[in-house]
Amino acid sequence: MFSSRVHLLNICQQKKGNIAGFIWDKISLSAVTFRKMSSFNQEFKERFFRGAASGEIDDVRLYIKGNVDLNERNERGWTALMFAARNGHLHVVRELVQHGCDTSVINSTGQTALDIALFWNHGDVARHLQAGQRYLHPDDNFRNYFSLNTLNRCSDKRKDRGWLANKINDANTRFVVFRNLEVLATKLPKSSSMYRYELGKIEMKPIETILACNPVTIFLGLVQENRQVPLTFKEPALFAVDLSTMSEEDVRALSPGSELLPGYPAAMQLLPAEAGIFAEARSMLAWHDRYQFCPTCGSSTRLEEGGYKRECANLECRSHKGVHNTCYPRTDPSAIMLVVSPDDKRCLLGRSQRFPAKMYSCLAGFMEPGETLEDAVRREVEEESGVIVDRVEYHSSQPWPFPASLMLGCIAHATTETVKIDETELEDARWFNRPEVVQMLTRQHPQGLFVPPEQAVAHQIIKTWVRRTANL
Ligand SMILES: NC(=O)C1=CN([C@@H]2O[C@H](COP(=O)(O)OP(=O)(O)OC[C@H]3O[C@@H](n4cnc5c(N)ncnc54)[C@H](OP(=O)(O)O)[C@@H]3O)[C@@H](O)[C@H]2O)C=CC1
Ligand SMILES: [Mg+2]
Ligand SMILES: [Mg+2]
Ligand SMILES: [Mg+2]
Ligand SMILES: [Zn+2]
Repeated sequence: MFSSRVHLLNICQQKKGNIAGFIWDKISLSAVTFRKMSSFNQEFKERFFRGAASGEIDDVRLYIKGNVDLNERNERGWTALMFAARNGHLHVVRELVQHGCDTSVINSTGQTALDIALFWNHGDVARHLQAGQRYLHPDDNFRNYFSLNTLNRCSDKRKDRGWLANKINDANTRFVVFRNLEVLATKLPKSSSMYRYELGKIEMKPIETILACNPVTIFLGLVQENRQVPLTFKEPALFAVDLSTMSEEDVRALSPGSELLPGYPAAMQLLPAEAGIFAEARSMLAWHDRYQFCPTCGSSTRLEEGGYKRECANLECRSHKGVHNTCYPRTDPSAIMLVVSPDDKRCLLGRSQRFPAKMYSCLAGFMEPGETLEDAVRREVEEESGVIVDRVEYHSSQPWPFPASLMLGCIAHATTETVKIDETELEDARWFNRPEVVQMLTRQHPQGLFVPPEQAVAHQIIKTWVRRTANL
């Protein structure tokens, strides 16, 4: 134990002089706290943290085998992964990530293990952590929940009725089943994380008779795990089907042990890798449910192009001429923005009456026709809080399938600070400083205030702001 301390101290001194001392203090401090908490578990944990910090893989493995929470933090919010990242122990980082350690956890000054590795110039560790980020895709764009979709939508195949009919009858095809916009899902056997369900994917046979009655059926796409490998079009297809005419019991019986997950927030327990498929399917079914008549002439419409079009039955209808965008599924772009103060030290968070008690979030609002995203951000912020914004930075987007929003996440730089809320929309909006926001992100705020969970783009924008000026 002593030798690992010396080893660590040496590394610290070699690397960054005084700042290293500061980090070392943090480690010593946690050791003191551990001693106070006398139990065997605390000692065990101490070995885990020290093993990670000094690169002693056997201590780390012992802890992993103990089947305990690998994301355990010390009183400063440091995890074993952060200690390993701090000292560049790639072999430990690899082992921890491989065993499901959460790379997105932040410590009490707002840093992730990746931030720490980047700051201390451990490029190999940083690259490994970047690849392991929960929602980060290899294309390097930030990926939010509801956006990871491994299907190839094959939009060019939607017009080919024969091909679609063959695919529906193909033995490899599976159906994602909905009833009143609730999705059939199966609980995972090992469900220690907040992602506890996978989509129930049903074969054609048990729903053959009901499919013959033409329920709304959407071609979601072909399963294409690797985008680098060209499609053969023989890949398994996934369809969504609306079984609202069946009883709840009958739908659940299609997959023993399954449940029907209502929309928000229950559906946010789906595996992130499947949440994008759910988003595509739910938004499409919600559109068919609400748009059964032609908005131009009021005639009935029929489903076309694998569900991606509703065509008016009246051949004289204007919707058949020129730009007939009324026939296509609806998406409502909404701006969602973290407003930061002119000195970048505080951010503006608000709460609407419909939020859970004590939750604060980014301001948000629907875009209007003929408006840029930047102007929508400025307008909504001024309407809801009276604060004036000039520069707007784009962060990332998120499909929000309740029923069909596309959230466009931004960071908005304010030039004024006086807040005057629009009471019809917000109950409160105020400036929070960075340490308080970190407490809200990590659910350690003294008044119990918190921000939306990691599945919400609001959480990710807030985390980005907290991380990028973290106090390292
Ligand atoms: N604030 C947050 O943290 C988050 C917000 N969101 C989503 O952001 C979206 C926009 O936020 P919100 O604050 O509600 O928007 P706004 O600030 O634009 O205000 C909402 C009001 O505008 C009206 N409205 C104007 N255009 C539309 C449209 N195209 N569709 C629906 N309503 C419209 C509605 O009136 P009425 O319905 O009364 O007729 C609604 O009550 C919502 O989908 C919300 O769920 C998502 C994640 C987080
Ligand atoms: Mg709003
Ligand atoms: Mg508004
Ligand atoms: Mg609005
Ligand atoms: Zn029409």
